[in-house]
Amino acid sequence: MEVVEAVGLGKRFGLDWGLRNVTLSLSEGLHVLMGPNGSGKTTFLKLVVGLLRPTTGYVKVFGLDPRKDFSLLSKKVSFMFEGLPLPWWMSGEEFAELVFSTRESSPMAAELASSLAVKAYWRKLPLAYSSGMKKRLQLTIALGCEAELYVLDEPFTLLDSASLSKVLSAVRELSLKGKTLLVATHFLPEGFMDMASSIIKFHNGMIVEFQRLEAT
Ligand SMILES: Nc1ncnc2c1ncn2[C@@H]1O[C@H](COP(=O)(O)OP(=O)(O)OP(=O)(O)O)[C@@H](O)[C@H]1O
Repeated sequence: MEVVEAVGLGKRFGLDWGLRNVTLSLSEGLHVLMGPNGSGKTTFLKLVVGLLRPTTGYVKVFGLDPRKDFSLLSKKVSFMFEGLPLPWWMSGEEFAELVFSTRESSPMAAELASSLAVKAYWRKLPLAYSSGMKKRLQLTIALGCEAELYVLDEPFTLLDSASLSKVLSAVRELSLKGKTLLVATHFLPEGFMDMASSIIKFHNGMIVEFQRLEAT
């Protein structure tokens, strides 16, 4: 079964289309979404995880509707969007505990909390975090959930080089385990594209190029 299947998928915001008539099938693997600012990558990913409702067409994930079957899919899909805020009234640790009380955590959660040094600050409220600290916590939670599909919007920005290399190792580990990853990024860290199964290029809310690659 395809992991993601979109047919005629579109999203309009007021008079403007954020995504237009996307038809695409993605099987297991690491898929890299690229394209200029405002080209529709985040909109596509939000439709895939059910954070947005399509205006036209549909998207299915593991054969299910991300909005109607949200609770079934929430066990199979983990995601991270740069713009989604952390709850300001909870410490990072409390938030992680809340997520992992409803989602199964993998050993990677503890590994990342330690290797990204998240434990050094996660007793504080997110207001006290730098952008990179927020990112490290969000990645620990998103990559630390057991899932079949990981949707990551700009996972590599704001990280120092040591953190970036730990996150790349985590992505490689998930990829080697046969998990599917959809990663929107402007930045291609060294070694990242070696793992990729495809590059999907967006422009003006449309897919303008789909390139299959041989992962090395
Ligand atoms: N909530 C929203 N309300 C109105 N317009 C939106 C909204 N979200 C996205 N858009 C518009 O949809 C288009 C696609 O935006 P999107 O965030 O998907 O682009 P992107 O490729 O992820 O960009 P970036 O590389 O800057 O993250 C843009 O024109 C944007 O202004």
